[in-house]
Amino acid sequence: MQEAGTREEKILVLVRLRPLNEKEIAASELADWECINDTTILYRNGLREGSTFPSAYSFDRVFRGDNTTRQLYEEGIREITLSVVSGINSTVFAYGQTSSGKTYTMCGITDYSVADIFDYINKHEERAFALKFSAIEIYNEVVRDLLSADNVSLRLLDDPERGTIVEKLREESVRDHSHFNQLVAICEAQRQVGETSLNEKSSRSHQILRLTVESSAREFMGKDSSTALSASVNFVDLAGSERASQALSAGARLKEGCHINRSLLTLGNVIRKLSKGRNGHINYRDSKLTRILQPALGGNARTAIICNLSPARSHVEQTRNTLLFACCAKEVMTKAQVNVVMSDKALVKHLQKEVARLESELRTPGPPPSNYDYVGLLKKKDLQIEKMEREIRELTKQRDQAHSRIEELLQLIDNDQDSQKMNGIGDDRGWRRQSTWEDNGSMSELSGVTNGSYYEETKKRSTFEQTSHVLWQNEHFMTEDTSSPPSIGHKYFRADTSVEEITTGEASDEYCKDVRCVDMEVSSRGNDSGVLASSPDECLSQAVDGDTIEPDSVLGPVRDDQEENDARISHYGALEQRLNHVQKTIDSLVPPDVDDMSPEDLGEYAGETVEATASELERSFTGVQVGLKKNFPLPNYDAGTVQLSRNDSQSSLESSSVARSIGAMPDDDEDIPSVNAFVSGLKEMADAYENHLSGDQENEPISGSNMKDRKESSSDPIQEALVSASDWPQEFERRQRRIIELWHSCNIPLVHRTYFFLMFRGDPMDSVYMEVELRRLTFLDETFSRGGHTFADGRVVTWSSSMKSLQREREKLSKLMRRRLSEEERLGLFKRWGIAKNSKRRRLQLANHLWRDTKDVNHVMESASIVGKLVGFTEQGQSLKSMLGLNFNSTTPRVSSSLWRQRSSIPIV
Ligand SMILES: Nc1ncnc2c1ncn2[C@@H]1O[C@H](COP(=O)(O)OP(=O)(O)OP(=O)(O)O)[C@@H](O)[C@H]1O
Repeated sequence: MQEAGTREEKILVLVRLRPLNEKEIAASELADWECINDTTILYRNGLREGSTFPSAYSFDRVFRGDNTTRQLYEEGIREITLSVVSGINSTVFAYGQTSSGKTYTMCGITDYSVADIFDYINKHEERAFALKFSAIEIYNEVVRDLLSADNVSLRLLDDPERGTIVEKLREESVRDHSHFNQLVAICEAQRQVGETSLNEKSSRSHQILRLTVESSAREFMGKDSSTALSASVNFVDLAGSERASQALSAGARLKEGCHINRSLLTLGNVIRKLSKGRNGHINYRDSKLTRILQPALGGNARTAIICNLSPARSHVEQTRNTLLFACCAKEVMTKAQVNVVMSDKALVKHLQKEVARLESELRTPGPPPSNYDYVGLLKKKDLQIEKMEREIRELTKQRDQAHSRIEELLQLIDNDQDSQKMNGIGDDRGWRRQSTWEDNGSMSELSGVTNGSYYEETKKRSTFEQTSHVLWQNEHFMTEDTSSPPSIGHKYFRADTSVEEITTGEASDEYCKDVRCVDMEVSSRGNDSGVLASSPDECLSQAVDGDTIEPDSVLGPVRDDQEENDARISHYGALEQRLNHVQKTIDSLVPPDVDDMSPEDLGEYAGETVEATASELERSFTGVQVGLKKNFPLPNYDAGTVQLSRNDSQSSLESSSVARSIGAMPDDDEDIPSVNAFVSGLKEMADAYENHLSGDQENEPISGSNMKDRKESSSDPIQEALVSASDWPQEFERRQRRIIELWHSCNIPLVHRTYFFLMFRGDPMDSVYMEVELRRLTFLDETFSRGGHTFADGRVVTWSSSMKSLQREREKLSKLMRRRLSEEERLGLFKRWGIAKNSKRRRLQLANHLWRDTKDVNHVMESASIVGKLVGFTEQGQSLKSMLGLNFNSTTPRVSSSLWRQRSSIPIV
């Protein structure tokens, strides 16, 4: 049985005051009770007696002796009993002392109710009704079937769905009202009635007449989906409470009276408890009456209680008890529901559906329930983010401190060398100190070199050499690999060696050997805690204080110097190690895949101090910024300003004017490096490189002619790389492809790529710039690929930080798209680049695509075109080159590679 449509309401309590009966009149009884209005009954002698009991009682409705049962029925009872035809259970009680008129009242109520039920049925032919009747009495706590002649006691059973049921109770189908009356008559005949002094026909039992009404719509009857309404109405005529003394009961009557009073007492207790709410245990099971009528007492039923009163003064106490019971009863709430019965077929169908639904839920768990603790989860995530931010701040601080310390120490080294030179000991001792920790076993060879022109070479190696060693040593300490020469050290030295070879023609093997010896030297020393404990400053002061050192005593001071340097290196090593550790930790805290992050996320995670900006990276674009800082001046990329480090005021003016004339960079794009800044940086690089090639003996600007001369006179591998015109197209293409790949892997800014790409288009003299670019990119790529870092403007540049800078550049370019591209151009690009029409942040999507596919020639060319357009630089590359002084007046005819030939067909956006 399925229940639906709950209706919660209080029990309807009506009070009926009968008139004095003949006996009472004969006994000159006085009527002390009076209904003063429709809802209040008053005890007339209350004030006179000074009773502590209340004199007035109010209820839903009170009825005087001259009110008919019909009136009473129609004033509320009808509505309740007639609910049964709508599938709602209902119960009407008659409560009161013996001879108060309970039976008299209930007979009328039952009759009127059943009459109305049949009347309803007759008026609703669209529904099919089925009525069943049953009747029991509870006599001395025994349940009897009033429709059965057998005087057997029926058991009460607890049914999980229907509650308490009477076992083997007979149910008669009711054909009509008349049939019902016949059945009721049978019940009356069966009921225990006895004569007492108060009532000739006193009901000695509780009688419950039950009419069950089932109904269903005729049009759905017999179909799978058919349902029915089913409810019962109970007409309860309770036995009357009595005083044995008043009833003059004895023997059987007395025993009956005891049972009656006991069950009524239980009923009173249940009502009293229910009137105070449903707290605690309700003792329905203390009597069969309350057990059977449990649904009507605060359960699934609409309930009315008619409290019958005798007005006689002699019954005042019983009347007060009845009124107190009524007062409690009117506070009791019931929760009636419409009771729907499903046919067996409908029930099976419904259950099958339910099983399928549950199986589906098991197979595919749905979203979290509505009460899922999103707030708690968000709080937890917020705390995690806060913690990570704190960690980043702390690690960044540590990194900056470590970095500052390294800078200080590097400065001390420079000062140290300057002091040595000033004191006249630098050439020998300085180199020996250097050479000692490079090659302890080949001093004689090195001494020989030192006595010659080696100081000049050493000067040129200067910072790069030292820093290379520092970095190499750091790598060495970090890995604690003392067993074999570190390839990293070798690589560093190879970079250095190539410079030496170019300048002096010395074989590089010497230096490779030196590195290996240094490695062994460090290995053999192991952990010299005494040396390591010395501060770098102390070491430095010892070295400087050494003043002059005789050749014969070289070994002694050299040993001291060696320790000093060891200490210094180890100190640098420790700092570098710490720096690397901090950087790695920061990198690990920052999501690596920045392309998938929003700009907001990037800004949040990047942290201001962690990475170099795009322009900073550009300033360090030579790639040898660590080692060749002094020999390869870094290009200044400050937008709108051209500062050439070679003090070429003419060039500066020229570049500035060129920049203005081409309008390459508008004022509001200050974060994007201008083309003249790019060119000046490139020229500085090339010049510095040329200076290396020329042994720093010429300060004149490099021109195409003297470059050509040098090619003939030097063993410069770059000059050798200037291949013959016939091989150049292939070689150019090969180098360009390599550069493009390296740009991508090193996260080089897109604007730099674009300038370079559009400017150098196959002229053989471009090879110088291409070679410089290739070398610095190779260096950078090697550094990044081993997880290393480099510096730019005092900041650490890692692969991760350069990646973030690149992403910021992409965002800036995406913003420029709105201003620099017409809507038509943008829409055309979105379509061509496969960016969905309705997708979000399409400009950023487009910017994120730029320069991605290094293998696709067309993609590269179009990327350059788009970026060129965005920054105001188009295919004026060749003419600009001469305007900006990048041409070497080459007489060699320009050779177009296939890539370049293709480019001419690509439209500029
Ligand atoms: N409202 C009334 N108007 C006229 N007569 C009444 C009224 N109520 C009851 N009577 C009469 O009072 C007498 C006792 O009534 P009734 O048998 O219904 O009392 P009871 O409460 O059922 O008693 P018991 O508990 O002993 O069975 C009856 O003769 C009945 O006709």
